[in-house]
This record gives sequence, structure tokens and C-alpha cells, in this order.
Amino acid sequence: MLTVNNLNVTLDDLVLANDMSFALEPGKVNVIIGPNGTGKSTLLKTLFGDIHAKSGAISFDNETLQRKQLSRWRKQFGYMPQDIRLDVELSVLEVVLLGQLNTLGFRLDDSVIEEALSALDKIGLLHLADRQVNKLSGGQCQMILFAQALMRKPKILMLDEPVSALDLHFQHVLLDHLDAQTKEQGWITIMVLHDLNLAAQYADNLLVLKDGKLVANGHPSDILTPSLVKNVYNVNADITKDASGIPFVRTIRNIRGASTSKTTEANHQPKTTEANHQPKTKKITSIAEGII
Ligand SMILES: Nc1ncnc2c1ncn2[C@@H]1O[C@H](COP(=O)(O)OP(=O)(O)OP(=O)(O)O)[C@@H](O)[C@H]1O
Repeated sequence: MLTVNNLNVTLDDLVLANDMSFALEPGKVNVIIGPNGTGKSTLLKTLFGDIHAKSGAISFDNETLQRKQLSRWRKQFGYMPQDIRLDVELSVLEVVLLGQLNTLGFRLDDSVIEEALSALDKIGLLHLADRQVNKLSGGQCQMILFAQALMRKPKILMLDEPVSALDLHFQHVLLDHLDAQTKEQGWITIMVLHDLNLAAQYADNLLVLKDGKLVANGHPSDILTPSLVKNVYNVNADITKDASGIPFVRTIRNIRGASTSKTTEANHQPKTTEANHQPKTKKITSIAEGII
């Protein structure tokens, strides 16, 4: 079990985690959703120990995250960050093998190479094994980094927008594989997604963030409602459920010039996070007004 208790994270003057508490179970896919700039990546980086919390505790199986034991803490993680550029002169196979960096020796075991090739095969990319990664497309790089994260055999696997560059086919290849492996291996999987319908289909548990606060936490069919979507994104939505109870979100566009547009803009100012930047904006506006 990964537990987060009363977590507070502040960067510069932005409050990115505000008294956040939750517990994540093994064998479950946890999906984090929320508006841009609300602190989703920051939360992953804090769990990984890259960003230090102002207060609160993060624990996994009786071990608590501490600055002086970071390398031991991180060995439990597989982490696929948002940045998918692979600007190195390595082959696809070599990049996937780097997932096992902790265990690699001077001589590579055939079994490790077999494992890396099999990881590529399972996601349909074996034919790329010898290609240079700096010549791949963005989507191909994203899939290769996914194969690398799996090679680590993590206890906790974190993925930051892992399907952002993928076509429909590979979105489902990655997420189906992730779901199956999470359940088979008993991993705690945590991923950030922006697509609410993918989140609804794949999340065993959905964590909804807004302005550094956890505003909802539970199974998508229990918590994904039109009022939640309106509250978090300021977007109107119809939500229906399929035969197995999975919610389907259909967003509704604003009609240009409709009376809601002013309210929409006003409501879309995040209160706790970006609100801290408002004085500078106001200052610039008043300088501009003075010039005009
Ligand atoms: N190291 C840092 N120092 C100061 N501010 C930071 C730092 N890292 C991130 N921020 C700011 O914190 C806020 C939240 O960033 P974060 O990347 O966590 O958002 P996010 O919810 O993942 O957004 P997105 O959906 O756009 O990827 C942003 O305003 C960002 O500029």
C-alpha cells in the first residue's frame, strides 16, 4: 500500500498539494486527472522524491520517504516522465535495456536481452529493435519508454501522460498491456491522463485534482458526474453509462456569444495555484492601459 498523509507542496509561491491524503492498493490502476498546471506532474515527482514536500508523509509498505534514503526509495519505482524526446545515439534495444540499469553488468546476460526483445514484441515494436532512437517518431519513442519502464519490474509504476503522442491503436495497446501487467504483477500503477473517457475505461481508481486539492477519489462510475466535470474544468458534459457501468463523457461546446462565455472565463481562473500570479498580470494590464 502506498499512503500519502496530509501532503503539502509549495513551489515558489504556488500551492501544488494542499493537505492531500490518499492510499493506493497493489494491483490497481490509479489515474490522476485535472486541469493544466494543477499539480499532477508535481505530485508524481513528489512521490518519486524529486520534489520535497513542505510537510506530510509518503509511505510504502512500512518505509517512509526520507531525503537521505532516496536511492533505495527510488529502486521501487518505474517512472515514465512527460518528456518523450530521445536525443541519444542508442538503439531501441539498448534504450529498453536501460530499464534494468540497476542489474546490468559488463557482460549482458542472454536472458536479459531476450526479456527486452519480448517486451518489444508484446507491444508490437520488435521490428524497431535495431533502429536508432533519435530517428523515431514521437509516438514510437513513447512506446519505447513504456517498454523501458516495464523492464524495471517496479513495485510502483508512474506514467505521466503516457498516451499523449499515440494513435488510437497504440493508446489501447499500451493501456491494455499496462492494465494486464498491473494486475498480474501486483504493481501500484499511477498515471496522468487528460482524456476522461480513457480514464473512465482504465482506472480502477480515479484521483481528481484541482488547484492542488484532491477534490474526488474513487471508481470512475461512482465519481464521474457532470457536476464534477463542470466544477473541475468549467466545461458542460453529458455522462451516460455503458452496459458494464463505465461512464462515457460527451462534452458540450459553448455557443459563441452565448451568455455563459463571460462566466466561463471568470470561473476558469484557478484559485489556489495560478491565482498567485494575478498581481503581475494586473500590473502589466494597468501599465498597458497607461500607455494607451
Ligand atoms: N520546479 C518548479 N518551480 C516552480 N514552479 C514549478 C516547478 N515545476 C512546476 N511548476 C509550476 O507548478 C505548476 C504545476 O505544474 P505541473 O507540471 O505539476 O502541472 P500539471 O497539472 O502536470 O499540468 P499539465 O496538465 O499542464 O501537464 C505550474 O504552474 C508550473 O509552472
